[in-house]
Amino acid sequence: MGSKSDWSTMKAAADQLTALGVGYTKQVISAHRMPDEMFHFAETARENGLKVIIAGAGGAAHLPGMIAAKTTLPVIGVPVKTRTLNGIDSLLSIVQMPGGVPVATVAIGEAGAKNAALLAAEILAIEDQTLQHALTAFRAAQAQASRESSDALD
Ligand SMILES: Nc1c(C(=O)O)ncn1[C@@H]1O[C@H](COP(=O)(O)O)[C@@H](O)[C@H]1O
Repeated sequence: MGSKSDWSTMKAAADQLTALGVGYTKQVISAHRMPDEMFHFAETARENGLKVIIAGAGGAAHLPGMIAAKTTLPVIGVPVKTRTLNGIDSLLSIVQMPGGVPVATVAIGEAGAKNAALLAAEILAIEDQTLQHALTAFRAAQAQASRESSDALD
């Protein structure tokens, strides 16, 4: 994430990965404030064993796109909600990548962060049957919770 201030949003991704049993590392790394470290992070991500990168940033959110520019690992961008423009700035900065350098962009805020984790898990589950089962169980539990919430309507 671009700043520690993004953590309250990005924690939703971390919590979802933990719930699915997916290992991850988390760190603050900013394309704007730490450009050299950001380049090094992205260039060495694959050799360091990373498989998918979830990058959350707000405002002029160049971090996901710049990471994507320096690695061919899949990058999922999370637009963090901003006080001034409600995260529309983050969303447009992340989603409008030029052809050739994809960033899979999710929705603004915590729901987007949670979906980024689920999408990362789905990518990893292509070759991981245990994770496939965890995702199937997650969907079944989610459906059951929705059914029960419907039963509780009066
Ligand atoms: N968008 C970026 C980048 C980047 O894209 O490199 N680095 C920091 N930021 C964002 O600036 C916002 C405010 O950061 P501060 O709260 O630290 O001032 C955060 O949402 C962060 O993601």
